[in-house]
Amino acid sequence: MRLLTLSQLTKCYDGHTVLDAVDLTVAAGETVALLGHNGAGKSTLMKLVLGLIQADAGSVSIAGHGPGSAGARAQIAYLPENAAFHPALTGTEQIAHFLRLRGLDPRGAGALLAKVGLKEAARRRIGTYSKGMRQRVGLAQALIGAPKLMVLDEPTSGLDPVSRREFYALLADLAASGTAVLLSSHALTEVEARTDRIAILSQGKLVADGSLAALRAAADLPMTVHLRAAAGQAQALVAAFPEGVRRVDAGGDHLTLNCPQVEKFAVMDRIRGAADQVADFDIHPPSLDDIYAHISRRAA
Ligand SMILES: Nc1ncnc2c1ncn2[C@@H]1O[C@H](COP(=O)(O)OP(=O)(O)OP(=O)(O)O)[C@@H](O)[C@H]1O
Repeated sequence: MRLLTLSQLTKCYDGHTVLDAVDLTVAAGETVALLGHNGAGKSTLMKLVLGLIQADAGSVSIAGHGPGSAGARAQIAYLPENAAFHPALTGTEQIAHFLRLRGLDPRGAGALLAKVGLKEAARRRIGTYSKGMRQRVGLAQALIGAPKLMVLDEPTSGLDPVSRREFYALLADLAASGTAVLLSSHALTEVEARTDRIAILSQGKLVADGSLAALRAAADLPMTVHLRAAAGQAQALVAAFPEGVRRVDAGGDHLTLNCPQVEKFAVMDRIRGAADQVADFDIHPPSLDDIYAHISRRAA
């Protein structure tokens, strides 16, 4: 079931189009990463979804409800990049306060904080929390009312690698229970393995939308193969891969090859043929960084 549908969504500021006829959907249980350079239109898109600003053309549907309507607000939760909380309140007091504002039982705060891994710290003042812990308070707040769609603006910016991994594990649990997640990020490598689909905005236009595998296939970028020569075999190894064909770098006992996708079996055969000269080799498929740079360059 589609929880978010954007159709031809367009927004202009001062005669300048910052979002240009964007079509995008997010289904129940799906996690979609929205990528784009500074000023690409990510926050504008999220503000339109939240109903904070009005579109100039096109539409937003949140499970059939218009953005900002009571029906949409009941389904959607938002976590801003830097959620701010009162430092003097404990985690429990802060979440209980938000629960009361939503007309819900404040005794639910403990369960929400436990869900985001803050059970032990729940009675401590938020002023003593690390950034990662404050981000978890934000997630606990976003979970109030069991939203069906979560909109997260750069949720892991400033978090250390372990906190990032834990945050994505929480998102994976939410997605497994059917929540749709739309998140923006600049950290390409971290969304690479943790999202179902990647949507790329460039100058307000949606220039890519698909799984990493689909984007990788469409970009058709070469793989990189690093070879290490066996002892005394450096020259023979370099000679086995003529310059100008696939070799892009040779230095000392190392050799780097560019391997177009269509040639990967042929290159593997060739490496096997040179097995006596090779001590070891690694294959690197194009990363999301490579694919993103390629798609952005093409769009520009
Ligand atoms: N209220 C506004 N008035 C005029 N221009 C605006 C307004 N809000 C955003 N813009 C412009 O719209 C464009 C898109 O901005 P937006 O904040 O959506 O980008 P973003 O992709 O979220 O960028 P970042 O990654 O830096 O947060 C930018 O050129 C920005 O200057």
